[in-house]
Amino acid sequence: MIKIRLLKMLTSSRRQIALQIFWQWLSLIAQIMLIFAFASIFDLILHNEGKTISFMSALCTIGVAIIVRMGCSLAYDHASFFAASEIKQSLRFAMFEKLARLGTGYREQIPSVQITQMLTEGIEQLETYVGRYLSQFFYALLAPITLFIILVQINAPTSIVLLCAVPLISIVIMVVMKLVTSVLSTYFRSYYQLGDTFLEKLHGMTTLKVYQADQTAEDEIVAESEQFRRVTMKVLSTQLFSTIIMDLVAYGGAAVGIVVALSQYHQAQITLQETIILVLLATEYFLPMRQLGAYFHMGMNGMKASDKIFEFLDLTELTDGDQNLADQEFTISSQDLTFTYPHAHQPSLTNIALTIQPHQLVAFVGPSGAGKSTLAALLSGQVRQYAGSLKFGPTELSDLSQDSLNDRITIVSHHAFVFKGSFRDNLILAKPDATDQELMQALKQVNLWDFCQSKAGLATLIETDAANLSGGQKQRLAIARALLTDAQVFIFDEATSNIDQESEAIIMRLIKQVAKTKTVILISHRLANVTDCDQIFYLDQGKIIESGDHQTLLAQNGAYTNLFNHQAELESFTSAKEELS
Ligand SMILES: Nc1ncnc2c1ncn2[C@@H]1O[C@H](COP(=O)(O)OP(=O)(O)OP(=O)(O)O)[C@@H](O)[C@H]1O
Repeated sequence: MIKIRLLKMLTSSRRQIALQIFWQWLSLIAQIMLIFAFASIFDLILHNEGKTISFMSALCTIGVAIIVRMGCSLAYDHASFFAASEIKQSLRFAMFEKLARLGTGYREQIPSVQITQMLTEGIEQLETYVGRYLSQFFYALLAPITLFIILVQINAPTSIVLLCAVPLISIVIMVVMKLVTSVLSTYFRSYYQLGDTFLEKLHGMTTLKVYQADQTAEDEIVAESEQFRRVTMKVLSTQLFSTIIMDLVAYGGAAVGIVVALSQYHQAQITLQETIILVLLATEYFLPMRQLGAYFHMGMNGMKASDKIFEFLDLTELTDGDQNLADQEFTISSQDLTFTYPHAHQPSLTNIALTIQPHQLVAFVGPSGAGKSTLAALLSGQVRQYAGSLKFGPTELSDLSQDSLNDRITIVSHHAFVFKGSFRDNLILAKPDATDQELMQALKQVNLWDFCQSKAGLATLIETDAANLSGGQKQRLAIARALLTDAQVFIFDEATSNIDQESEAIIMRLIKQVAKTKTVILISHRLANVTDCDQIFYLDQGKIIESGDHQTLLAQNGAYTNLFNHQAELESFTSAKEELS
């Protein structure tokens, strides 16, 4: 019922929770005073004792008690707000820090949509747990004891009966907890699953429309929504059922207490005034526990959400080293390099051995799924759990800090991200202190400056998802951004795929120019783009099966030659067709 790990994360919230308990307890004392005063007024009227002073002081007590209760209620809400906001802030902070530590490869472990759901609604669900439930848990223990200590002095049998009935509610809460736990697990699984599916279909809406598969996608979402609705109803009906049981126990217990009090009065064991006090305070024994039950349902959602958040916080992190790459140029070398993705059964790379000298233009080629992008991800430190050796200069990748790698190695992939904002905003990500002159020069290198100049120059706005740029322009902007870094190694992973021929030619010219002063690793499906490379590694099923320059590989007459000839045939066929039409 109490999440110790969550409690440990509360620091200043603990004080706020203690304050909440105090304000509730003070409010209870005020309530007791109020009822004592009310009973004494009743007694004064009944016995027709015209003691104006006693009457007035009882009325004053009632007034003070009401004011105190109002003040306590405000102070409680204030403390509750701050207790909840602190934990929400700490958890969000912990999650962002975790994301940063997981690094660029975080999506290998958890989908982005789940992180978004946890950061938003998941954390919001903790509001009731921390802001209400925790303090109520302690107050629900404190309140009956306080009442018992006071009321036992009036009448022991009634007080004992009332005190003994209170734990019945906690038994109900525990039984409900057992019932609800598995339902809530299904509820959250279903919730995250629905979020995943919805976002995926939304992203792929154009593709679904093209293949007229939107109806199937809609059916899938409808089926998952229906399952979510069912499990939500199950959670709600369990909560409603338990609320009814708790009410029965609370008011039933109070009724038993009242009956005992009345019988004590009947036996002349207590006065009428005392009977009134006992009757009016009987329900107060149960209300805190009853309220705990109500918060418990909402709090359970928070506890379940926190389980998911802690699962995320416990994900294995890529541990990078603490060494930095020296400023001078370095050779990249690997020996017996083998890599398997975390949940995969087969390695994606096996016994890779290569050496890349500074300023070389190197290509990784091969069929789809051969392991080219995985090798690029390893070379940029995005994935790290490898076997064998991968060295940058004399230093093993595992000993290198990610920051140092990011400074010296820049990767541009075919899905490079361009942000909403201006051209300047996107470019200065790579070099915050770049002058306008430098930014313009980078755009000129990729033949984008004329386009920008015809609009608003560096201030030209880019829409979400770069919707107002062509694929080629978007890619050229990503490359201009990469060129602004001071990296020694540039990796272009299919940087020219899915773009127009003009942009491809511009990018390829630029890549060859960059290779004169930097190390460039080029991944390309199109072998015509790699013929000038100093070294070409042909990968198949995670292994390098051929390597050498273009002429050497052609002379081997192996897989590279086959693919090259096949592509050349296709391209000459296509250009012949274009000439004819
Ligand atoms: N995140 C991942 N988890 C598990 N397996 C993966 C993951 N990413 C890739 N793989 C697997 O690793 C192998 C190599 O994939 P990789 O993307 O490196 O190939 P590739 O040569 O770059 O292919 P393509 O040219 O189609 O981009 C494939 O069998 C692929 O299924």
